[in-house]
Amino acid sequence: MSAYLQTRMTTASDVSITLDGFSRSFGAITALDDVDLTIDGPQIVGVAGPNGSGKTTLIRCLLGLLRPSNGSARVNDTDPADLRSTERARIGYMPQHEAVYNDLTVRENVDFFARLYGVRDREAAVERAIEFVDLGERTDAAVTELSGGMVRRTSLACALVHDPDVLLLDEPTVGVDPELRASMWTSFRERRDAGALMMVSTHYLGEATNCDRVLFLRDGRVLAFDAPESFLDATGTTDLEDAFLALLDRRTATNRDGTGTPGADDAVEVVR
Ligand SMILES: Nc1ncnc2c1ncn2[C@@H]1O[C@H](COP(=O)(O)OP(=O)(O)OP(=O)(O)O)[C@@H](O)[C@H]1O
Repeated sequence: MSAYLQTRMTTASDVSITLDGFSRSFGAITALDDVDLTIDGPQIVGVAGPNGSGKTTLIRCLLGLLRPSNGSARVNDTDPADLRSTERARIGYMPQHEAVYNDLTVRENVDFFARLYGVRDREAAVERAIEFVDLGERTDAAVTELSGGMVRRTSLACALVHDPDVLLLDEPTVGVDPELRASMWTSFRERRDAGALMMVSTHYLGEATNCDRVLFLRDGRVLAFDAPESFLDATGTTDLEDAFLALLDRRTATNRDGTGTPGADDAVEVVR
């Protein structure tokens, strides 16, 4: 484990995310529809689902950037709209589209975010975050000189320079090559082991196996929420893509028989 994480090992983590009957609409579009969710303690939760299923909306709601149309959300037991700056500093956010400055170097970008959060011992924190994403050799390169994967890693360093224990990462591995993706997931697991709760949205269902639990969304509704291996066992499939399709079939069949929700015979509990 890196020195970075050794310095932040927590003894008891009180990280949590809950949603209760949470819905969010944009005009006629219901982006999130009556979502109930309880996530307690350090873990990696993958958020998967087709385009437009509500992944980004979920993350933006948890940040307090969007208010619910109905229901409520809590992050570390506080409504995201009521988070004070100290509580907000416990949360790290990596947006889907890079939020780094092209004309600044890697170090300058990460330092900028460290300043925003009022990080103490800033220089060391910036170095640690850059080391964590393995960009030590490109510290002084301008963002315009970096590859796409390196830009994603810079963005990740900006999201965690203030040492948050709740990380909301919107498609952090998109456009990143397989080798780098594997090393990012190793880093995520290290952070989880150091006490962080991470919510990671992804299009790559295959990489959701790196998560402790996977939240499958479809049309803004929770299709299922369980451990990856439980999905495979319950659907008799060997990869999550097939499991997701099997769940979709099952849901469609259940809807056809008029019950609207899976019955008691369904092997996968829809929401735990
Ligand atoms: N600001 C907005 N105004 C209007 N509609 C929105 C807005 N944000 C999201 N939506 C709609 O809400 C739905 C969910 O969008 P969201 O971006 O959360 O999906 P997603 O699962 O993250 O999609 P993708 O995988 O394509 O990133 C979509 O139908 C989208 O068009």
